[in-house]
Amino acid sequence: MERIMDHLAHERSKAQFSVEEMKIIWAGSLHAFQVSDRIARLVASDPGFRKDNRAVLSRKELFKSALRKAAYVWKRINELALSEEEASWLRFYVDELAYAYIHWGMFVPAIKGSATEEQQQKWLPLANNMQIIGTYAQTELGHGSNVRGLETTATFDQETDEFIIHSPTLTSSKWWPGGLGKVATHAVVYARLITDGQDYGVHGFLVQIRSLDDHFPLPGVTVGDIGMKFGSGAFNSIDNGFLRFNHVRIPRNQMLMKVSRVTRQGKYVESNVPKQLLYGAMVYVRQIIVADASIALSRAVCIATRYSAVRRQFGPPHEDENGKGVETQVIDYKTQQSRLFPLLASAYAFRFVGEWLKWLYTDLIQKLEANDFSTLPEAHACTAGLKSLTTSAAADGIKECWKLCGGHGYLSSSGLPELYAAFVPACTYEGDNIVLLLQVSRFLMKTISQLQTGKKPIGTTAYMAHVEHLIQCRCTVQKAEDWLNPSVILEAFEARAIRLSVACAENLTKFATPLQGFSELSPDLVEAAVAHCQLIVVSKFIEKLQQNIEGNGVKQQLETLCNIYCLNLIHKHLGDFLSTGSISPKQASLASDQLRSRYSKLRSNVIALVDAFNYTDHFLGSVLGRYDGNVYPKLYEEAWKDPLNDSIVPDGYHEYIQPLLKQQLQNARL
Ligand SMILES: CCCCC/C=C\C/C=C\C/C=C\C/C=C\C/C=C\CCC(=O)SCCNC(=O)CCNC(=O)[C@H](O)C(C)(C)COP(=O)(O)OP(=O)(O)OC[C@H]1O[C@@H](n2cnc3c(N)ncnc32)[C@H](O)[C@@H]1OP(=O)(O)O
Ligand SMILES: Cc1cc2nc3c(=O)[nH]c(=O)nc-3n(C[C@H](O)[C@H](O)[C@H](O)COP(=O)(O)OP(=O)(O)OC[C@H]3O[C@@H](n4cnc5c(N)ncnc54)[C@H](O)[C@@H]3O)c2cc1C
Repeated sequence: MERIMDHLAHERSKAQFSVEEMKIIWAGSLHAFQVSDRIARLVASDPGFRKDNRAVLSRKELFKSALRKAAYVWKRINELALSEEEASWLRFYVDELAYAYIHWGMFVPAIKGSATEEQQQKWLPLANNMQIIGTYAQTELGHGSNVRGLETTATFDQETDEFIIHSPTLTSSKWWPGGLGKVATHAVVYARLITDGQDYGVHGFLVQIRSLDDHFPLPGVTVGDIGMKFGSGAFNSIDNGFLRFNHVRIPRNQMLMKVSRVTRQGKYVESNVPKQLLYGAMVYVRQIIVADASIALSRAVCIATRYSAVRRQFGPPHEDENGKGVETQVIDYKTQQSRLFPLLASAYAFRFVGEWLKWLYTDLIQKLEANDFSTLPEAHACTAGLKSLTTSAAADGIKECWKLCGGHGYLSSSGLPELYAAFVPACTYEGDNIVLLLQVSRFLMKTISQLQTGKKPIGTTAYMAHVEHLIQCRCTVQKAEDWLNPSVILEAFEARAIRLSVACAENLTKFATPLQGFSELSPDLVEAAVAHCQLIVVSKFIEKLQQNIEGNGVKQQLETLCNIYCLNLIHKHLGDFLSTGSISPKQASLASDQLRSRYSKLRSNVIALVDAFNYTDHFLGSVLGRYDGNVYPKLYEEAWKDPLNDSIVPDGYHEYIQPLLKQQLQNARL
């Protein structure tokens, strides 16, 4: 036991940088670090937030436990008079999916984004004080991605000055909204607005669905839970629900009227605000999900890295620091490094691009408030594309971390199966990842067509202004070290991205209609979108390194991580880089050489690099990822805690095992 604990201490002693300074870089600022650290410890030390028994709870127990925790969170927020920032950290570290995620994450933002000032003054205090609990009811049984295809209707009745909300078909039933099944009292419902016999398309409406007195559904409302979801624990603590309306009436002023409104006379009036602002809550949540992807991936990487340093398999026997013969740490196998280290690098890359995206979103909101809508298309493309890229990579990465831990990774107590089950739907919710990439490609094709009109591309597409150069430039790498030059890397990624996009744009012209072209070429368009989004992540990582980064050795570690992130992408997408002529086969081989050498350079720092995430053992929820590395005794302890081990002879023995054994013995004797 002693020896295992020593392993991680020894690993930590080898770090070539200041972990404390890296913690601040990871958190974003000293202030963010201090607040998150304080709240993480507060949660970890409070038995009310225990979560180690989730895997063995039944659905009903799990749901009730999540309700209890959500109520307790609210109590602690008020008792401690936490600020909004502290309260968000508290919800985050409690790490239990419940209705509050949708209430704070979607219901409140939808009101802020789509309601008029007057409507906000009425509804926000109620929501902020939890006098009402809200959900975001957009998706239907028949349509999720195709928002324009939603079927729920909101028909204006001029006589009573009301909207009649109705579900005309089974497929128009709302399906999936979190917190809807059993908890929410109100919902922002997306429905087709019909007035004067005309259909004006999908709009948002604030609808009360349950009584505030006895919690029963209001007349005309049918509501319930959609059933168990993938994995034990994970999303089963939350009541994703269905909802049907039978001519439910709401006052006219409960239509969210920032984008457009209906007058007392039933006239539909558009404002000067673009209709896409109706989708504003989705843009908001997508940028949060990018930050969430870096957290989910870094959690898995932290577990897999610590365990890989503790775990030993095969010889040749090495001597440990006490001169004893020991097997090889699995982290020293090059195959383990080539699977794990790029994931560690990706966690940092996603952290920084998430930070940038938050800035982009804040900037967008400031511009919108000043009636400047110019950056909305880019913000939509960036949030959609980066949400897609980072969640797909994080979900795959978590699964890889589980395999990196061998058999023990499959145990619930490793924390990895539940982390995977809880995160993988991020590839679908808030926009299916392929559908979102197609949105990015549409934006890219538009940008390319505008180049011919002389319109200067801005922001993340600014590189397209250099299309002539990027289409014909040749990569200058001659030796492996040349791949450490950020401008060489950047140009290779820009060349690959623009060449894929331009090829798509050229091929699109060969079809009878753009629609047909988009349909036929959609796999190529998705690849072009991925290349563009990877370029954004690469360029934001490189930009981060150009900032003033303090702390002993911190910048050097980040440079190594950045090199690994970029070179591994080249390695994985070699087909793209070679087929577009962005690099040559010889340069590809030099990139692989450099990548291998970066792994060796990073090796002694990896434990410290995952320590810099500053995750408590409570938050990690993993025996394999424990800070002290004391894995085996704790695994043994956990095994004993399983309810099956409550009795020596299991339930069912007398009914099913004993008679069987007896019968077989008798048969044998005959
Ligand atoms: C403490 C706080 C915690 C907060 C936590 C909150 C969240 C999660 C955070 C962490 C995760 C942890 C737990 C998660 C818990 C629960 C899960 C959370 C949320 C899930 C909720 C949902 O899933 S809500 C439902 C989401 N649905 C979708 O995303 C549907 C996807 N489809 C679409 O977005 C669109 O329909 C479309 C983009 C595919 C539209 O296609 P199309 O019909 O072709 O386009 P139009 O509608 O005609 O658009 C025309 C025009 O507008 C542009 N556009 C489209 N969308 C937007 C937009 N959002 N913003 C700006 N512009 C947009 C589009 O590109 C077109 O432009 P052009 O004409 O110029 O080409
Ligand atoms: C855990 C979870 C929580 C959720 N929470 C909420 C919530 O709170 N509120 C809410 O309103 N919704 C919620 N949703 C619903 C979610 O937003 C939708 O599931 C999502 O938008 C995808 O839509 P869909 O299910 O209709 O998939 P579909 O669009 O049916 O996708 C099925 C397949 O078709 C493909 N596809 C679809 N359209 C195209 C296209 N144009 N081109 C190429 N391929 C295409 C997709 O890539 C996918 O492979 C939640 C979903 C989950 C899983």
